[in-house]
Amino acid sequence: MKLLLIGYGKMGRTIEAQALSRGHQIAGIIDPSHPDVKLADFGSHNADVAIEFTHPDAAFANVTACLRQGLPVVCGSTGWLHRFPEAKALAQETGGSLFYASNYSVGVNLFFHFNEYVAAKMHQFGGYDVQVREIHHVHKVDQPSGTALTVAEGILRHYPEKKTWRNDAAESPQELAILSERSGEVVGTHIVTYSSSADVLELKHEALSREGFAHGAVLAAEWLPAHQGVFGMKDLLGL
Ligand SMILES: NC(=O)C1=CN([C@@H]2O[C@H](COP(=O)(O)OP(=O)(O)OC[C@H]3O[C@@H](n4cnc5c(N)ncnc54)[C@H](OP(=O)(O)O)[C@@H]3O)[C@@H](O)[C@H]2O)C=CC1
Ligand SMILES: O=C(O)C1=N[C@H](C(=O)O)C[C@H](O)C1
Repeated sequence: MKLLLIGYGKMGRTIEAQALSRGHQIAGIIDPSHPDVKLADFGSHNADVAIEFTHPDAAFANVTACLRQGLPVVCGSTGWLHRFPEAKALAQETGGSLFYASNYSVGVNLFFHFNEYVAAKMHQFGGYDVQVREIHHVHKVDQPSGTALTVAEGILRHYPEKKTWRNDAAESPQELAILSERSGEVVGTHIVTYSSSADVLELKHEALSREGFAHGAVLAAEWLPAHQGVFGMKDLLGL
């Protein structure tokens, strides 16, 4: 397949290596480091799918440009989901293909799945409070992480007394705490802690490199062109 890379930073470069190792071609690279290459010049005539990992402030414009240009787009940028409903509506209006995941790692998506099961059971049997903690490298611009927000949504679905999340210690039982730490070059660690007066149960995912994210993004790019609509990892993995 011919893949258009939008964003050529830590993720774009890791995805390029992964894509080449799976026999794909790079149709182009859209990034400030390649100023002569323009997203407007790409469409279904010269690329099969775009993979977008840029910045919270850039993702919406890139995704919507791809949809308008008839290019299926796999997006991994976090921190822009307040605009996701508009992107979704455009995908439906244009008959396009959009894939989004806050985290493309297969392991993290299993973690989301198991965490929802645990949240439902913990709430059913009672007595357990819950909090989320995420640790990332110091270069990360958004907080909390997109992954922590997906974890939090999964918990809030099963803890109806919690009305919202708070990116700090909870100030009331109605809030789910998401604690964020920035440290060195930590790739991405997420921990969910369920605690009662008697015991503590923790679920933890620790990314050791960006390979898992890149692998999932390339799998999504291989899958997406044959599907019209808006999709996520549950569709790809059958979860
Ligand atoms: N869903 C997932 O599985 C994962 C998601 N992410 C998310 O992906 C995003 C990128 O992460 P990462 O690669 O680590 O970040 P980097 O900062 O390493 O790379 C981002 C790249 O995008 C470039 N860029 C900025 N604006 C634009 C634009 N308008 N068009 C094209 N390129 C642009 C940046 O250029 P410049 O530096 O010059 O601004 C930079 O080269 C983040 O939102 C991160 O949270 C990260 C890992 C996994
Ligand atoms: O910025 C990162 O690095 C990461 N971002 C994603 C997120 O915000 O959840 C995924 C992963 O944790 C790495």
